[in-house]
Amino acid sequence: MTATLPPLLLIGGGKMGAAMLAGWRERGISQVVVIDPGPDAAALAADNITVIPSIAALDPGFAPRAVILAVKPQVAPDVIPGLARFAGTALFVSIMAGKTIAFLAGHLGPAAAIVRAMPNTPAAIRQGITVACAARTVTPDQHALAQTLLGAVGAVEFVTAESLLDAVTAVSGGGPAYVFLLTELLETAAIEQGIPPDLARRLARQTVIGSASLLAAGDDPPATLRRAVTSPKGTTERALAVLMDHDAWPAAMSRAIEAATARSRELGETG
Ligand SMILES: NC(=O)C1=CN([C@@H]2O[C@H](COP(=O)(O)OP(=O)(O)OC[C@H]3O[C@@H](n4cnc5c(N)ncnc54)[C@H](OP(=O)(O)O)[C@@H]3O)[C@@H](O)[C@H]2O)C=CC1
Ligand SMILES: O=C(O)[C@@H]1CCC=N1
Repeated sequence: MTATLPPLLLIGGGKMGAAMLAGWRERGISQVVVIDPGPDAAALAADNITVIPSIAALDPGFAPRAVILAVKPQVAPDVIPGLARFAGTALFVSIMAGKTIAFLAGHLGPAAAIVRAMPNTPAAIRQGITVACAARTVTPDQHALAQTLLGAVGAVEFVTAESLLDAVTAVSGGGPAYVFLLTELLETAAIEQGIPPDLARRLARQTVIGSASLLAAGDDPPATLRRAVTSPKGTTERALAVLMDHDAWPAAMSRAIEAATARSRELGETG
């Protein structure tokens, strides 16, 4: 990528938009115009990064090589019709939960080159994972561009079945929230057992950080790492008997992922 390539157009400079922007800058992908009306967005401006409040403020001759949609799904119907003029030439990459390729093509036209993708917040430290699905209209060069743009913030997997994206949204899109909830609950339970709050917070936090690092450090599956903690007739065994009861975590996780998957489908249909 060089600065002489046509620019990128990023719609929405919030948590995910800003994370991707930082990843692109790190990879030397510059020349980005960000559209975001919010007061915080101005802080994203830098060399080769321009922030404007609306599509109306774009130069009439502006021709991006890719448009990245990082606004809330509910905002999509207000924003996307104004982008249809780029559909002949630009690649569209949407990270909006639930919004389907068919929905986007309905506004942009059937020939629009669209990639629907689902990243997650570890993208902010280039440790994300994204699953993406490309419309048949996407050329090999545009596919490679999508891989580059999404790969700047972590791992990327392309799938051919778009319907998987709803479950992916539930699993890895929302997944960081479940890990943070676990951290919060561990802290609360520690306090209930009389551990001082400051120490409880530190224990919960470092236990999650250390465990994730252990997972990252080798090839052992999580079940192996779990068994390594679980001494026969020991303390962990007692805790896991509670947590692994069919009606406890296994059932709760299945229900949670099912509910989030259904919500992703709903967002596709309504908003
Ligand atoms: N957060 C997450 O974990 C993940 C989110 N996603 C998806 O990414 C998308 C963005 O989410 P996230 O970054 O969390 O949300 P944010 O609210 O942080 O970012 C959205 C940004 O869009 C701005 N915005 C609002 N209206 C417009 C407009 N008309 N034109 C341009 N920008 C506008 C918002 O400004 P203001 O705040 O002023 O309204 C905000 O800065 C969503 O569709 C979500 O489904 C995907 C994967 C993970
Ligand atoms: O909660 C949401 O709708 C978005 C999509 C995945 C993570 N956050």
